[in-house]
Amino acid sequence: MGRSNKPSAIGVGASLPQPTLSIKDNIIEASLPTGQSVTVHLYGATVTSWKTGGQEQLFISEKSHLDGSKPIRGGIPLVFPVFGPPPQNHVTSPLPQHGFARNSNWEFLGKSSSEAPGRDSDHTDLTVKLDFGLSHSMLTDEFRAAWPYEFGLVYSVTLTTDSLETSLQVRNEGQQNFEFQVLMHTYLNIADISDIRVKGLESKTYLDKTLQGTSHTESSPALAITQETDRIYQQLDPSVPVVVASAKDDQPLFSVTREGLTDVVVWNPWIEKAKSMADFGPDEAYRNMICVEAGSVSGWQTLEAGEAWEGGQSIKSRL
Ligand SMILES: O=P(O)(O)OC[C@H]1O[C@@H](O)[C@H](O)[C@@H](O)[C@@H]1O
Repeated sequence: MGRSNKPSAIGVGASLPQPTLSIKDNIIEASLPTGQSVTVHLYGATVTSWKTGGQEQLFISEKSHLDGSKPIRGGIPLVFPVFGPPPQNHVTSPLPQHGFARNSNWEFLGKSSSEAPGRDSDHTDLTVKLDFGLSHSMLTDEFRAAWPYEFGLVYSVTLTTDSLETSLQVRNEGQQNFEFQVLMHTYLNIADISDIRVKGLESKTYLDKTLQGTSHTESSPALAITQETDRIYQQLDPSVPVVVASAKDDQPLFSVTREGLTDVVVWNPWIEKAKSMADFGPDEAYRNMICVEAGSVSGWQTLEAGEAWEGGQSIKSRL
């Protein structure tokens, strides 16, 4: 991934303009002096916008609820502690699909900025990190009863000149072990679904949720999305990027690397499912999105009392 052609670096020695932060109506927005910005709703700690090169990189449905009445349809909803419909006879069974993190009110813990080496030795790039927290005591009564564990989550959203990074720390603050799944449900904004290919999945095993969860091996080095697609790719090397590339010139549009997250879900609802989702719109917007979702969802992470786990993703965009 190349860095932005825009003036994305700041000369060393000059007094550095600082990132800006605005907090209004439970929405946090941070911008870098070089123009990149990120917006996070405290509801779900959902990233709802990531702009670079003046362009929106994330898809958000026009019909998405933004009033806290339903999980946000687009951006990066955070899935925790269960992915999909909870299994039967499991401790997560009373929870809703994808758990409670995306439909809970998080707190903003603060912003920190740092300087990272720029693209050459004369330059320094600024980054800004926003931290969000959720703990057992902050959940609704209903969620607290449904998942009775003492936990602490810290979700960090880091904006750099050429990437957006999201990472989650999960702490077990109680006396009992607990199990969880986690997924960063990223909706990437694309011009048209027919113009992209998903790369980095060849020879990997996946469960196809559109075919009763059966197991298959990916044969394509560059997957075209031509129908409803809902696949859990498993046992990926997190350091090898999953790339959304242009079908026309093979140039990467997005590149997603992970840490501690070995599964990647590729999802596009296609025509009928898009129409059936009340909060998805316009109907044909399925053409303008591809979800590449970094997670740990095939099995369960077990966290012993007093222990912590961390995982995350870094998304680079062509711009
Ligand atoms: O409608 P929801 O709950 O946001 O889920 C959207 C999709 O999320 C994906 O991660 C799942 O693999 C799909 O099966 C699901 O349909």
